[in-house]
Parts: sequence; C-alpha cells; structure tokens
Amino acid sequence: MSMVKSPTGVGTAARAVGATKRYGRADSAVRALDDVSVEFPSGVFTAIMGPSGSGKSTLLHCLAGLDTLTSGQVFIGDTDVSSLSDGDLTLLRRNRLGFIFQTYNLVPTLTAEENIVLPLRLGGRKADHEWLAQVVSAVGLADRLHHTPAELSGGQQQRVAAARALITRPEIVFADEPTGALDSRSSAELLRFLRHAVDAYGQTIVMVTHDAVAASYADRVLFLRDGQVVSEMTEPTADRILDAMKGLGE
Ligand SMILES: Nc1ncnc2c1ncn2[C@@H]1O[C@H](COP(=O)(O)OP(=O)(O)OP(=O)(O)O)[C@@H](O)[C@H]1O
Repeated sequence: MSMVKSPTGVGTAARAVGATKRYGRADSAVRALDDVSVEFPSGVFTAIMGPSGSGKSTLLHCLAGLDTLTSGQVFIGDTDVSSLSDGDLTLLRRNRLGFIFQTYNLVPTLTAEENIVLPLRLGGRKADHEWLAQVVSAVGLADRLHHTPAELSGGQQQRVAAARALITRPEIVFADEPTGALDSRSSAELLRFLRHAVDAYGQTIVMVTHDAVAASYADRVLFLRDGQVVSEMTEPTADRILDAMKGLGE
C-alpha cells in the first residue's frame, strides 16, 4: 500500500448528522450542540472556531467518541460511532484516530521515541521504522529521541505528541487547542508539521482553536455559535478569520 494518499482527498473521513448534546435538565438545559450536520472530507485540514461556550470541544469530543450525543449520529468513515460498545470505541480510538490535546499527556518515564511508538505497542503492532523516521524527521525531533519529556521544551513535547498522533497513520487526527500552551514560534513549528502531514501524506485533521493564526493553517474553518455551525470559510487568512469572529460577537 502506498504511504502517500491523495492530498486533495476523496470521501468523507467523519461526519455528524443532527448531532445534539444537551447538558442538564429541561428548564436549565444547555444545548452544547444543536442539530449539527457537518462533514469532514478526507485529506483536508479543518479548523473549528467560535466564541467561548459555542460547542467546539463538545463537537470534537463527540466526533472522536470521547463523549456521547443526546441525539443524532456521528460517523468515522462508515462506522456509526454512536452505536459502538465501550470496547469497540476504545479500539476505534486506538486504531483509527489520533489525538493532540492542549496538555501533551506524555508518559514522563518514557523517552520521546518510546512515547511516539506507544500507540503501536498498545495496539500490539510493530513500529514501521521507515515511517517512524519520516515522522520524526518531519517534526524536527531527530536529536531529541532519547530524552524524557522533562528534558524537552513545551514546544518539543507537543511535537512528540503530534508525532505520536500520526504514528498509527490514523484516518483522522483530532487536535483540541494544540497550540494553547505554546509560544508563537513553537506554535508555528507544530502547525507547519500538521500542514505538512496534510500536504505530504493526505492526513485528515480536525482542530479546535481560539487562535486565528493557528486556524489560518487549515484548508477550511467552521464557525460555531450557540451549538450550531453558522458559517464556513475556505482558504482562510488570519485577518479574514478575525473579521468573521467579530461578526460572531467575539
Ligand atoms: N460537562 C458539562 N456539564 C454542563 N455543561 C457543559 C459541560 N460541558 C460543556 N458544557 C456547556 O456546553 C456549552 C459548550 O461547551 P464547550 O466546552 O463545547 O464550548 P467551547 O466552544 O469548546 O468553549 P471554550 O472555547 O470556552 O473551550 C457551554 O455552554 C458549556 O458551559
């Protein structure tokens, strides 16, 4: 099988259909997601933006099987995530998805390389050395592989987390505020790596961010307000994103 997928992408990597998430009861209920139907095409880098409380994290978590919907469905490829048992959800997350969170969640006692290949070990799979070398080189970590997280900067730790998210060649990488704890230089390094993964390997990425500059690395930006997708922008620039956010009352 070729390692290079079409950068333009074909098909739908994930989608939500009438996705609704309510918290609390009747009169005090919050609709964190309100009947959201949206598709995430394969090989495309999508950013999700919106004011605080608009439902960004809820959408990401429900798509990734980390949280459950009140009604509606989410699909990863053709798999209806909402119908899976807990065990099958764990397998789906481990084998088909990659995650990058704001806090890097590295195992402190393992080296960078051991952290990167951990998802393979957990899945009982062997590291493909060529692929590992490619990911490590693209993320600029070749000289840090034998350091533990405490010996790495925040930016380096997040790049280890990003390499770990890609090592299984997941169908989708979900990133929740991945640059939230990074300075602008480290953010740019991480975002260039994510962009490269899309352009060179056809990786699909869905990223929640508050940062217009971060979102401008995406191919497409979805804007949420009050639990609904209210607009979408292609070929985004930071200035156009900021204007759109002002229109949403940010
Ligand atoms: N566990 C919960 N219990 C009750 N309400 C919740 C819970 N999680 C989220 N909410 C509410 O759901 C709505 C959407 O929250 P969510 O975290 O998805 O928004 P967000 O756009 O990611 O916000 P932020 O940008 O501040 O992270 C908010 O009104 C929030 O208060």
